[in-house]
Amino acid sequence: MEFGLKLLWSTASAIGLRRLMKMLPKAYKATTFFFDGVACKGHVGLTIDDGLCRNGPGPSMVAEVATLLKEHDARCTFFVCSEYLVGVEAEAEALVHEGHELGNHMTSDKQFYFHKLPAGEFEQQLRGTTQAIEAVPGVGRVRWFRAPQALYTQSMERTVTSHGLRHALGDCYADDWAMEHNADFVARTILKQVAEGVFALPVFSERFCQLLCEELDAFGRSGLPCGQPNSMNRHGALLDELGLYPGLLDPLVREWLVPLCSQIPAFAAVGGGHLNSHKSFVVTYRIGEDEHLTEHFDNAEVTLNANLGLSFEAGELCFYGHKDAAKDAPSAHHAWTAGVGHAVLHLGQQVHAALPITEGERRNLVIWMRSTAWRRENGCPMCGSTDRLLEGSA
Ligand SMILES: O=C(O)CCC(=O)C(=O)O
Ligand SMILES: [Fe+2]
Repeated sequence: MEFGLKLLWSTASAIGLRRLMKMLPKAYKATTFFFDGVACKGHVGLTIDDGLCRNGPGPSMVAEVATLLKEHDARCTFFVCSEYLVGVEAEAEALVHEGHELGNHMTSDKQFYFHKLPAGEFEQQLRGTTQAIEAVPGVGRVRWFRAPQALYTQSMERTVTSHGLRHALGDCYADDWAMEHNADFVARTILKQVAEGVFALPVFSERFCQLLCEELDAFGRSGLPCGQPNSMNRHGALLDELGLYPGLLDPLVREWLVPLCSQIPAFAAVGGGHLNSHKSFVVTYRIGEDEHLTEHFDNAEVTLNANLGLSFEAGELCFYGHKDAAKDAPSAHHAWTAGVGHAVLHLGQQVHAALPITEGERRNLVIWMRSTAWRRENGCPMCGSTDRLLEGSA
């Protein structure tokens, strides 16, 4: 069995789990993969399925796993089956207390079962599992669902979404449970799939996005002169022309994004704690106008790119690695499935491109953040100059 599994996971790793899943039925379109979330080089999002202990409290190794996670200062999402929670509720509570998270993985690890259930029965078991997990003190609201054996139908998707849950699958997977003496193989297989990527995070509320879009429409109708957002995008708006720097973007950068960037090593290394100026604009993509954006890097140390939530198809962002070592094929990509107000935060020097939209209109708010201190040392990313730098004022 071990040989078969190794072959399977080596092949799946080479193709990429995300690509395999996206070839499957439509339901997977609404699936969140790890690289849609935290995905910077050196960061792995850890999930453990079929918890907490499928063989009952007797042989439970939850305490050992918790100790190991603590040793590495790691947090994990346990995808829990409600039947396997029985008898280990105290351990579950302790895990939550230590910062781990519990997700919904249905009632038990029945093989090839849940995707065949009639919708009503599936819903009942889904709800029962959420209730059992939420009964653990400290859990709050369960946010994530993972389909058993990753078998997910459109009918399941409708129910899962109506319960306010999001479907999550990993970009990496290894049958560690079947490869007891092969920790090296498991680590290698997983690490092979960890690409340098981006951080994804919710930033703006739906209401804010709607109001900003209304403001942009009104500005468009006003006939006031309107500059091109940057040298590449022809359509959109420069947000200082709308007067949005002092009350909105300056404080957003200064009070929220700079402190965040100072805490994330990849951004702190490029002056993330000293970002003192920004250029903020909206890019607009419509069929027949700008439909895509070719590979480039930004005149920025760190870029925030938030989706303002209009309706469109495709238009994913692809990342090709740092400008000095960029590859021809993307190493990570970000679909905008997380929805209105969600953003990616990435290194300005990551080469990236926006794939064509195939219908609708995409509007994104982009903030290019710069650090004069970093540029004095390292040069402007566009021209290499270390002098002739203007002081910023964010
Ligand atoms: O269209 C996008 O989401 C990407 C925009 C972008 O990369 C930029 O304006 O620098
Ligand atoms: Fe860009």
